[in-house]
Amino acid sequence: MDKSFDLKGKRIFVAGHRGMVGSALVRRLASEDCEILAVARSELDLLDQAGVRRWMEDRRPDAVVMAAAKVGGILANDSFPVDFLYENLVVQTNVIEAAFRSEVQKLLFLGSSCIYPKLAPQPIPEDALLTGPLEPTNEWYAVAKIAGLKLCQAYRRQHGVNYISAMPTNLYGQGDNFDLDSSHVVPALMRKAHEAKRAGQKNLQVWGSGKPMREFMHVDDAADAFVWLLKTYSGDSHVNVGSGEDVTIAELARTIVSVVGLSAEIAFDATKPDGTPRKLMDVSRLFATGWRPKYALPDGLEQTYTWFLEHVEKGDIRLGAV
Ligand SMILES: NC(=O)C1=CN([C@@H]2O[C@H](COP(=O)(O)OP(=O)(O)OC[C@H]3O[C@@H](n4cnc5c(N)ncnc54)[C@H](OP(=O)(O)O)[C@@H]3O)[C@@H](O)[C@H]2O)C=CC1
Ligand SMILES: C[C@H]1O[C@H](OP(=O)(O)OP(=O)(O)OC[C@H]2O[C@@H](n3cnc4c(=O)[nH]c(N)nc43)[C@H](O)[C@@H]2O)[C@@H](O)[C@@H](O)C1=O
Repeated sequence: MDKSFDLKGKRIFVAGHRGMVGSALVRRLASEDCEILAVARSELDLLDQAGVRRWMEDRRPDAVVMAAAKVGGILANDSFPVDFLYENLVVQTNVIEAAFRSEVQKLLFLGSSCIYPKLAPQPIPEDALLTGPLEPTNEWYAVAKIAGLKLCQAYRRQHGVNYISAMPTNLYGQGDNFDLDSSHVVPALMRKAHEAKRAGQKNLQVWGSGKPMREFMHVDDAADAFVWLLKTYSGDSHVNVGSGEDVTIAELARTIVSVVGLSAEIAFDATKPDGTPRKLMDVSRLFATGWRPKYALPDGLEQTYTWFLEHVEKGDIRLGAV
């Protein structure tokens, strides 16, 4: 199989183009000589198999990046197991199957670092998949993501198509979800610190013990890695996409407090779950291709907070019920 995929003149369907990752992909692909295809959920619900087949047959993209999914932080994952399992299984299966029917040449499926066992060796190599029990707070989402990467692998093996999968680490950046009930830790702490500063509060509530470790990556770095893999990677195994560095949640909270300019004590809320103790991925396979991220965590957080301030003023940010 030819290893490279030239984007020049190609029609690329970015599924989930309004999400944090999808919108970063649209920004990144704008500098490639390709045509971006996108469709709003109001026009095409990816849960609708017949609709997805029709849309794909009508538009006939050359490549697909699957950035549409039911996504949320630790509490949302733990609270809505059906939504995270059912919706992800269905939307990803619909898109991958319709892509195959419409002879899509290349497809990139996005999974997550939560596919790996809760107590996987650190840093986690790609071959740690399916070697142990999953983290209970997100096993439903993880099972769906494992099924997605396995479906791509199955299409490769049975039909010889170039469908690949990337497993991103915890992502953050512009376009993130800042709804405290469903967000991940970075947007949650950034919003809480911002609101505490405005209200003159003297403490910041951080869920759990502050001891879990997480690896973070700015979404523009992630989008760059995904386009790089789309163009250059055609292997059978999934590829970890991370920065190769992790921090404790307490360290993350201190950095966010400093970026926001809040003067406050950090208070840990032990009634909330810690989740997996650590999930630093082994990124040697990705780094061996020559690719590297550009953002250090404090710089990425600064960029995100600048974006947050600009957009919170305009009111075009995902805040949930306020
Ligand atoms: N954020 C993170 O930290 C990480 C994300 N990932 C993966 O990256 C991908 C993108 O995540 P992210 O951008 O953060 O998530 P977002 O929630 O920001 O974006 C998800 C997108 O999927 C769309 N979508 C979901 N369900 C449907 C549906 N039934 N029909 C049509 N569109 C749908 C949403 O549409 P709408 O705008 O209408 O809601 C939204 O645009 C996902 O596969 C996720 O699992 C992996 C690891 C970490
Ligand atoms: C990307 C990944 O994201 C999810 O897993 P997670 O890494 O556990 O996600 P998280 O960002 O929500 O939390 C990270 C850590 O941070 C702590 N934490 C502190 N204070 C807040 C807080 O205020 N909000 C949140 N959400 N977490 C907080 C929290 O208790 C936990 O220890 C998966 O479900 C799944 O979606 C997935 O693949």
